[in-house]
Amino acid sequence: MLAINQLDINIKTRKLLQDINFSIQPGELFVIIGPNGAGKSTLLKALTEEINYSGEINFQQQSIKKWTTAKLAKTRAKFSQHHQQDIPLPVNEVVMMGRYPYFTSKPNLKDLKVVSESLKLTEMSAFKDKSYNQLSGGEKQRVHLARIFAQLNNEFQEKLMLLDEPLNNLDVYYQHKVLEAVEGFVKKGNMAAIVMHDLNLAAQFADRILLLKDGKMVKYGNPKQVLTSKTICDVYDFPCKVMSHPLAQTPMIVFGEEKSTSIIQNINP
Ligand SMILES: Nc1ncnc2c1ncn2[C@@H]1O[C@H](COP(=O)(O)OP(=O)(O)OP(=O)(O)O)[C@@H](O)[C@H]1O
Repeated sequence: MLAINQLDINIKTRKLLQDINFSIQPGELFVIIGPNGAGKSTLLKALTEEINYSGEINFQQQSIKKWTTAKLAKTRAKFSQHHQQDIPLPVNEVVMMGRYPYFTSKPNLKDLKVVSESLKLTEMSAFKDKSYNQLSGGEKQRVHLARIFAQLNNEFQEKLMLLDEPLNNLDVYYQHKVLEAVEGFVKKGNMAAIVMHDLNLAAQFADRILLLKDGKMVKYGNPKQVLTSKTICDVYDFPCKVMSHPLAQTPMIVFGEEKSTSIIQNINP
């Protein structure tokens, strides 16, 4: 389990996060949503200790500060929103970076097998020998996701995958493929926390959602509890309607206002 208690992040006089409390259970796909500047990436940075915080972060019943770097490298992995754009290596070697915690000089057979499986998972096998720098934005993104899956492919339990906007640049097919792959990962008793802007994908895939605004928790619960018309319209300051998804029966958010008939008639006389 991952348990966050009274987390605060201040930079100089600015409060980036205030009194954040939540937990992620093994088997749970957790989604963090909120408008631009809400503090979503900052929260993930706290979970990887890239930023100073006060409060408690307990991972598997132990303060994350007590974990060794070596064990964390095999138990927790993060996909960052801004990954390195220029890497003069073939795709399979970029994915092999995820296996660096597992070998010293030369990858063993298991590492090679894991890289191949991870490339398959993100449907990048056909690109394995291609130069990373020649890939499209979405393809590069899938290489880094394969790297994260490779990093956490081991016998440890209750692993934590942190993904900061992993769906940017991906078309609808790969958005669903990636979320299904993460779902497969958590179903094995692991945990994932994903920052995303697409509320409808959050509604379809999240077990629980944390909605942040201005560094504070607005709502925390299952998609039906969090994604109500009033909350979403207020937090995003935009008109919306929440309906039931006709196929998935999850909340479906439609943004915009009803156009009056006269306007529609003027457009299509
Ligand atoms: N190192 C920093 N120093 C000062 N302010 C910061 C720092 N890092 C982030 N901030 C500010 O904290 C706020 C939250 O930033 P954060 O990147 O966490 O937002 P976000 O919810 O991920 O936004 P987005 O949806 O735009 O990616 C922003 O107003 C940002 O300008």
